[in-house]
Amino acid sequence: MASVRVAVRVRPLNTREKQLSSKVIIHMMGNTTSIHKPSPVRGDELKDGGKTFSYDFSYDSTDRGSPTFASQERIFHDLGSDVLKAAFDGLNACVFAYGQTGSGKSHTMMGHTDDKGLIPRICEGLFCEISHRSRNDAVSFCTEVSYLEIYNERVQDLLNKGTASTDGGGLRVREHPRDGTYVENLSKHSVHKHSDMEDLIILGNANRTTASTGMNSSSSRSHAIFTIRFTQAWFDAELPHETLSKIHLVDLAGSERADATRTTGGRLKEGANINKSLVTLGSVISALADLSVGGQLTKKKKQIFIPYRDSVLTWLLKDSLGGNSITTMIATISPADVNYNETLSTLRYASRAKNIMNSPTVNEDGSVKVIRELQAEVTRLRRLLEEANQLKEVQISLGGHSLRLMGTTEESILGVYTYSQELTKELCWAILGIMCPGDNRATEHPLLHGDLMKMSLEWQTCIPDLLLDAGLRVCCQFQKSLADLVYLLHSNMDQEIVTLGEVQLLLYTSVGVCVSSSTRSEAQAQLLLTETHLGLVQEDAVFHPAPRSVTIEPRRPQFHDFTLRRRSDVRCLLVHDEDRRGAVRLDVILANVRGRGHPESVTKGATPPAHASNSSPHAEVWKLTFSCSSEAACLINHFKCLIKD
Ligand SMILES: Nc1ncnc2c1ncn2[C@@H]1O[C@H](COP(=O)(O)OP(=O)(O)OP(=O)(O)O)[C@@H](O)[C@H]1O
Repeated sequence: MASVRVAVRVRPLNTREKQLSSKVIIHMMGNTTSIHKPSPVRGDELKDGGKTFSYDFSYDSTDRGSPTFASQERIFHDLGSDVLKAAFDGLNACVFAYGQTGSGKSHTMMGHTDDKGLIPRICEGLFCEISHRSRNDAVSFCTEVSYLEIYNERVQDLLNKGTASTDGGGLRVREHPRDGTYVENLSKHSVHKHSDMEDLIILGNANRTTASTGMNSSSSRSHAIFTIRFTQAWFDAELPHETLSKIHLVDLAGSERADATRTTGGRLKEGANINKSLVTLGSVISALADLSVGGQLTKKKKQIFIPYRDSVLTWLLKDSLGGNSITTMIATISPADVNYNETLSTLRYASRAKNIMNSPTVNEDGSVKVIRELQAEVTRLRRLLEEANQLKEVQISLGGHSLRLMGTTEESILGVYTYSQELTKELCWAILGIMCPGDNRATEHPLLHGDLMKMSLEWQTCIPDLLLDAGLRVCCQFQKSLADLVYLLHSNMDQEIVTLGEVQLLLYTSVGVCVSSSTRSEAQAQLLLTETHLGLVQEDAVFHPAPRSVTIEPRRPQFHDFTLRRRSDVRCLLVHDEDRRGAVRLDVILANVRGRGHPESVTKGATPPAHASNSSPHAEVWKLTFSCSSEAACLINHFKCLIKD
């Protein structure tokens, strides 16, 4: 919210006032303006305490030689530069000059060639700033100008006199649901340089209705609105931005009393219409001022009606009065005692306007805003999709235990290994159920409903990858894992086995291994059975997230403990009863080979997986738990000859 800024400017005594030996009754100090009632006794004016008003600015322009003289330059510096700032900030701005006829409105707004007013200075400042910013910023600017007058409540185009409607009733004022009031068929002129703007100002001023009144030899008989539509377009972070600022610079016609200006006939009718607009402007200002008292909205807010549509002027300036604009009112006054009543009325009018609260907001082009919002949405959705492609964290609870799997990048691989293929499948279903809810294709896939053990032993097995929603890929790594294991196995086998091709895998599965002397009880290991050897391999982890950088190869499982024994070392198998969960335990009793100096028990870690702690000192026992009886049966079958009742 921003209140309307109000400035008061007093002009020098004019010739007529001097001829009447008028006294100066206006005094300014700082931001205050005082007016003293003329006294019938000469020299007694100042004995009246007078009335003092305070405004945002009080400009004393009565005496050029005075150190406090307010020049056109100073007024532009104080008021015009804020209009330029608003324009470049994408805000609407409005400056209107209000005052008695001949009080200096046109002088302040337009001025003369050798003493330019606000409008030409704002235009000059705008192009100066555009050329400065064009050098430094990648912004494009578009400036359009229109200039109209409201004469006898009719709108005329000052830049194209021929556009008035055929019935001579002037241009129509209409209201757009989003853009607000506008004048139909009003010409808009694209301006590319300051001199173009100057030409348009000269043309418009020449077309303006003026007449000579008793108060002013060249009195503006109409309200004139000079409008600059200023658009800026640029890209920020590859997203388009566009702001539009509307700047209304308004020179109101003066209200005059018939007796003071000796107007008659047509001039009198004009006066009535001028007054109609100004009276409505006064009512609008009063109603808006009532809406806010000391910046606080009154409780009666809803009952207050703002009569914008009662005059063309207030209807067109609706946004500038209590709406979306940074608005400044300049009240111009005469210093002379003969104008006491008019001047006091102006000062009161101006004082009331101080209470109007506006709510300026940046005007973004609607379609560009939509494009930018859509682009931002696309970026957001893309990021979501990328995130969906990454496994971040999955938590699964099984029988009170929870398993936490974490990955960081799209390259992440979640390897699921358990000692039971049933448990592995259950886990995979649970994970996929979380990540791709409702997608039943995974349950049909051979990996999740076939016999994993059989598939893993088939060197030729070719299981197609399954691509699920959210970019999740289900695939098997059997061949890669087996190749690793077989190389490992081979390098630790007896020297008699010379080629890798002769290593024939008979069983490859996960088992629980009881390591009685280790802190790691119930460790998991991969069990390998070849025609010649039996091996237990422990990996460092079950899940290996790939490193963030794609240039580094994803980390492969590392094999910890590796224990290899010849099949011929197996003395017997002890088969225990299935437990409640259907798990089967087998004790593999091996010949004690310690001290034999044989490299068969090669351990990358320190501890062999099992010790014959409860059997013969010459024997070694591997206590293996198969979660699935079919896998246990597979091992038993291969050692049939060794099984004893
Ligand atoms: N601050 C000022 N310094 C010097 N001369 C001024 C000043 N203000 C006004 N004048 C002179 O006073 C005369 C009347 O001023 P101006 O035409 O600006 O009044 P106005 O308020 O626009 O009147 P109207 O409502 O009749 O159009 C002009 O000759 C103008 O040059």
